[in-house]
Amino acid sequence: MSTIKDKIEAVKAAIVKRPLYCNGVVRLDAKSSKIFYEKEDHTAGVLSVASANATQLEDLNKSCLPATFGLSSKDVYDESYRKARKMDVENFAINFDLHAFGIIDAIRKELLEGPNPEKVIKAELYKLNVYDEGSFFKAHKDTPRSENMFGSLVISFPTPHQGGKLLLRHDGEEWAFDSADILSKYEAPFAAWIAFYSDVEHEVTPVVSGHRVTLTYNLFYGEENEIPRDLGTLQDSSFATQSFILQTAIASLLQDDRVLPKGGYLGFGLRFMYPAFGRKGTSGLQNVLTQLKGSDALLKHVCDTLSLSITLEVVLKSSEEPCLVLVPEALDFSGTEVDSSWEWFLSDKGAKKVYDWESPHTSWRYETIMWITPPTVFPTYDSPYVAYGNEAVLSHVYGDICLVARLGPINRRETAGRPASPGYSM
Ligand SMILES: O=C(O)CCC(=O)C(=O)O
Ligand SMILES: [Fe+2]
Repeated sequence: MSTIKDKIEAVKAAIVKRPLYCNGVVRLDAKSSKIFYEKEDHTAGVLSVASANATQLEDLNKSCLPATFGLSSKDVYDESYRKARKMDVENFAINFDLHAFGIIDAIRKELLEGPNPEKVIKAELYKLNVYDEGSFFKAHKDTPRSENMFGSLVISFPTPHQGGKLLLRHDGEEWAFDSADILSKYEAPFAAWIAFYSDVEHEVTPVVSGHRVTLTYNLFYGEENEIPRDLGTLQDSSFATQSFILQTAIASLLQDDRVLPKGGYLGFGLRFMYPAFGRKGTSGLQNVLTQLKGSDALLKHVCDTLSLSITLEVVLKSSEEPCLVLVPEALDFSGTEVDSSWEWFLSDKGAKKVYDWESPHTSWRYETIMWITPPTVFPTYDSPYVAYGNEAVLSHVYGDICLVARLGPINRRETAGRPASPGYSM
């Protein structure tokens, strides 16, 4: 018989990494390659990204402004962190139709795979950027502009340049998107695009020569009542296989009477971060369940299939007992008086204390949790959310959360209702 540790490892291994970016190329034509823009002297300029020469590109570059980035709640200009130029959307126009190029459909299929294929995606044009020789953007995450924002899209044009690779990093892995290299393989003018979850760390390496011209878009989930366009793509088969494997591994844990025999929680640290602020109350955080990305979405799908009751929780270290505190809503401790009784602050928030299943300490009052993948645990009352990104905003920053499934006792695993909140009312 395999040990519980083996079974936990099997579940971990079955939470496979789903892609966190997708990319492609599109063929430009006369209509989609012209940029009309406002020059410094307020006259109009025009250039074709398919055929612009160095003088025309320098003209566009000069009409841009230095690009800032967000540091906590301020937009700052610092050439040691970001050297690039930008133009805001009110100062240029381009007839680049993401839907007609099939880019939106590709993102829906490849990034919102699985249970999300019919989600409406809204892409909001954000900036035009010019990276000339020596320009770069050091590692950052893109600032979420609302709680519905899930990704970023970059279009890179075939303007002559070398360098300026976009590097993505997550969980110790790195991917390179070298649009200059990709586009140099085509004789006809193409644009290269990449969409990625915006909480994935990324950087632009220095441009060695020429002008790297890009458009950036913010990607949002649209409103429920918006009609999806071209709902052609459906479930991909790898998702179905992966969810079957994960389901089998979790089911094997649930059937094991050594695993939380009296019931308790299975806990999963999530792979991605989600915009947290502005999600008021418990329902605000729980709405993230409909917006999970990649393998986090896979996990939710499997828990739903197994009829497990799941919630999202912020995890804090208890200051009172050797256990953790799960809180089902996004927390903002700023402005809160911090004293030794800070945990009472959580009493009306459905917080619950949980002991690790292997802990030598237990309490008859609190439940037990078995972590499958480790959570990010925030030290007591420090604000669990940090703000850093490509633009300063006060209202939306990313938060680390975990997913917990509440289990009933052996043979009645799925009977546990919504997680109760023991602990604070006594
Ligand atoms: O130009 C790129 O490839 C990425 C730019 C970027 O990360 C940003 O503007 O936030
Ligand atoms: Fe960025």
